Amino acid sequence: MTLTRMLAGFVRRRWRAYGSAAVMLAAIALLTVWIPRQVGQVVDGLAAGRLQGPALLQQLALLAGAGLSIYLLRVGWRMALFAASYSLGRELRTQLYARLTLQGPAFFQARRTGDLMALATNDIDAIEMAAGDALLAAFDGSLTLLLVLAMMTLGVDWRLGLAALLPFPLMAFAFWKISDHVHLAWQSSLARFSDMNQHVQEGLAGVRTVRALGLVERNAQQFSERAASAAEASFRAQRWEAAYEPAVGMTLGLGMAIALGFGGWLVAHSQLSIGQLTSFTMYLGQLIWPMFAAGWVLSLLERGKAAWERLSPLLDAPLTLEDHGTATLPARPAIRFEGLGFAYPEAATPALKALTLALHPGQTLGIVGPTGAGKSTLLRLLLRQFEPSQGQVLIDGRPLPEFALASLRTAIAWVPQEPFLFSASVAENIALARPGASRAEIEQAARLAAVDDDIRRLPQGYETEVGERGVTLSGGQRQRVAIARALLSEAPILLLDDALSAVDTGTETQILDHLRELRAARTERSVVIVSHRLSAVMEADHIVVLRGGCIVEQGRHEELVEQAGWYAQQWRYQQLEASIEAL
Ligand SMILES: Nc1ncnc2c1ncn2[C@@H]1O[C@H](COP(=O)(O)OP(=O)(O)OP(=O)(O)O)[C@@H](O)[C@H]1O
Repeated sequence: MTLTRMLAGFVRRRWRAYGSAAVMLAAIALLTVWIPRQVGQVVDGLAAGRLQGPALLQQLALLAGAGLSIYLLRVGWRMALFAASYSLGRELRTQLYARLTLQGPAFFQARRTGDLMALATNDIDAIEMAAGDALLAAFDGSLTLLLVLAMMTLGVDWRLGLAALLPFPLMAFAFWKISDHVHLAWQSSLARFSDMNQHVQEGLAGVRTVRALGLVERNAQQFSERAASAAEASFRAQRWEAAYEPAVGMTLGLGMAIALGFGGWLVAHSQLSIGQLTSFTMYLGQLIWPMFAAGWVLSLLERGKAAWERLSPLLDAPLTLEDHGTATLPARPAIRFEGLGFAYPEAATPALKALTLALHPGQTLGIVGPTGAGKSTLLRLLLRQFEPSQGQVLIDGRPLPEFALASLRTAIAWVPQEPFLFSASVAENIALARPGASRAEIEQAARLAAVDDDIRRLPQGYETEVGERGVTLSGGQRQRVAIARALLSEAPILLLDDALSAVDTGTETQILDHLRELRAARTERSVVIVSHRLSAVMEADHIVVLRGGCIVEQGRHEELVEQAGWYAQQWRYQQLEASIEAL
């Protein structure tokens, strides 16, 4: 859809606001053209000695009343029009945000956060201005132009009107030529602003790494280059826009010269009164606004168009994950990965190859293997963050897409390798999984995740703000807060993706014992533990060893240590490591 069509649809939906603004603008335009005519008559009346005393005062009062009405109407249209255009900004931002939240990781992998942020702010601002200022100026300018032209030609003298308008086609040609350059300059300005935004986003998110690597100066230099490049592109757009001004000035100047020369001749030959010539030159002066409005509208529309060209593909981008499923996950789901194959977009080799595996309700599955083996990928396919390229994931025999995504997400509690904490209190962060949870339930979950003591030691205990604006928790504390969050959710499937990597072995044992007790009490929960440390999976009902996206060993702990494979070797190595640490 083009910007024009989108705006036309919006104006139709908001016809009341735009309609009332148009009526007020039309009234202003009428009053504006009425004033010179009235002034002309007053001048002629004064020159002829006809206008004096109360009649003169009445005429002046009428002119003052017209001025005041123009002022009030201007306030009125602004309120009507800008309320509408800002609501377009709100609609587009809401639409963009809603669309982004429906997209899967494959979508975000192909885009930069800074770009998305720039689209939600800077680009939508540009579209908002096209819907507000540009539409206003286009309507007001055209109306004023028509009325002024009508008054000049029909109201004063058509010969003088046509003569004074002779230079105007030249200006139209200049505008047409300039607008292409303005469009390209705005396109580049928006793209460079995105680039600068991306740099700020990465620089701030990675500020510790930047400092640790001593890259502060280099980073600042790169930022300054990007800021300069964005400013330069905006300035280029302004430079092209600046070319409108001389075009308007020259056209009007020429028009005025013709009007005065030819008008003077008409007056000298008694074909025009001085009052009429005064009105005419005032009308010519009034053409300044429509002329500048045209330049301004072109610039705002070109900027809006450039922004819309960036935004609309995102709003129309097909969802990387379709959510057509309607089924709800059962309370005791049986999970089966069947012949599962998957390659990440742009990846040369598949992350998973024809993998078949089952997890019975209430069982614990351990997944181990060397780094890059595909362990996290397997969990991501169960979470339906990506669609498998081959095979399928089945829940109680039904393919995953048959289930509503919302049902799938609430049935799975997932603790990723690097959990995210929001800028909120620890209690709120834990309660995210179950917003109605009581403080006692939150604390119980924290105890099970072995993080209760740590939380109590924080400055405001459970009320301590964490995340970006709050205190910084250690990696192990963050992991345990995320585990508490997952345990509070009571989801029937719990996925721990290397979620204990930053806690010591003692705490790990404590948490796993709690999990086992929980399972013993409520057998319906299935648990998948991905871990590098084999001690985390040794109690699992079934363990698989992944390597290169395939299962290379599987069984219970006792069976696997008997085999002369990767598991047994790692087990010996990790035992040795533990005994050295214990010394
Ligand atoms: N988003 C991604 N885009 C492209 N390739 C990816 C992506 N995530 C992972 N990979 C690749 O897929 C393969 C499997 O990765 P995965 O994260 O599943 O391994 P893992 O066994 O969990 O590793 P680790 O133990 O180091 O966490 C790796 O080769 C990795 O480089």
